[in-house]
Amino acid sequence: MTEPHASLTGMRFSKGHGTGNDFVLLADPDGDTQISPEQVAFLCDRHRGIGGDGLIRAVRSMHLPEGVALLAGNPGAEWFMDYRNADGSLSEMCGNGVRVFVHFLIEQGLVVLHPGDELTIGTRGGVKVVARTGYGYRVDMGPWEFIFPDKAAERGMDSLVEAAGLAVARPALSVDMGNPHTVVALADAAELEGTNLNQAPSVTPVPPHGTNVEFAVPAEPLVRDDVGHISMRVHERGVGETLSCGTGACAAAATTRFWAGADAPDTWEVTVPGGVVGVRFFPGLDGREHVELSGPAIIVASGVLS
Ligand SMILES: N[C@@H](CCC[C@H](N)C(=O)O)C(=O)O
Repeated sequence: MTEPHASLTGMRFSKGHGTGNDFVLLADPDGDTQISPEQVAFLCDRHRGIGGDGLIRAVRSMHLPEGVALLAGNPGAEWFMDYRNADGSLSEMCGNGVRVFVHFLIEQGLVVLHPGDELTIGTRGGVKVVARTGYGYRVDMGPWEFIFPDKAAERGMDSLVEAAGLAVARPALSVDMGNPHTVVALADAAELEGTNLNQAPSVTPVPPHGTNVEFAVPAEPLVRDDVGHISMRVHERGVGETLSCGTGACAAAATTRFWAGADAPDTWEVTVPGGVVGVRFFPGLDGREHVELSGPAIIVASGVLS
């Protein structure tokens, strides 16, 4: 039997993370490397591979059919973030990943980006504009929307979530951030701590393409100096519990702000087990409300697959 990594021998990789959400990164500028789901799962395996919540391949958009389609409307999106979850499945978008992806492009000498400069990136969840800041990166994640808008408007919830450690099913609200999320509000830190995310939560009804599930606790008080504060844990589709999820933090801030009503602020700080990310809602040039995600990006190691 051929080992899943056999055809990857000699390939250079890097390992990076954003607030503890970690990725194996491969540079494949000309789209020469086809990676199977089994190879992704092997590379992301924490015991037998390099280990990561996902794998990111940096490829020029012109070498992927999805990228070519994006380039028609966005000729500046030269680079495409080909994102896979640790189990080998595709995801449309990764908020922590897109910051680490841009940092990787810079480290590899594939782009030059000074603090204050912006770079347009192609993803399966659409084009994202990433700006380098003094501290890390700020990403225009585009508009957010409810997955079941009628139920959200009528009842403020659209599904029930059951999770180990929670005695009863909880109401939840599902948000599309390019990828799907279902957000549950918990009462306090003890409840958040007591939720067992080693087992996948069950969501009814589950959004059409599956979902990532966020458990969010509003701070007491919720708003300080016009900034909303929440703590969150996440069970990611295709991965399991992770230390952070950027799109999940955006979804948790969007739902908490919706539940809090008209006076809720536009700026949020979301604390996850791996750190803190910033979320801001602002009017986009397309007339829709956009979400901005900010946080760090770190490359910790580089090597060659043996
Ligand atoms: N951790 C990511 C999201 C990664 C993809 C997710 N598991 C999915 O399947 O949608 C983030 O930072 O957004």
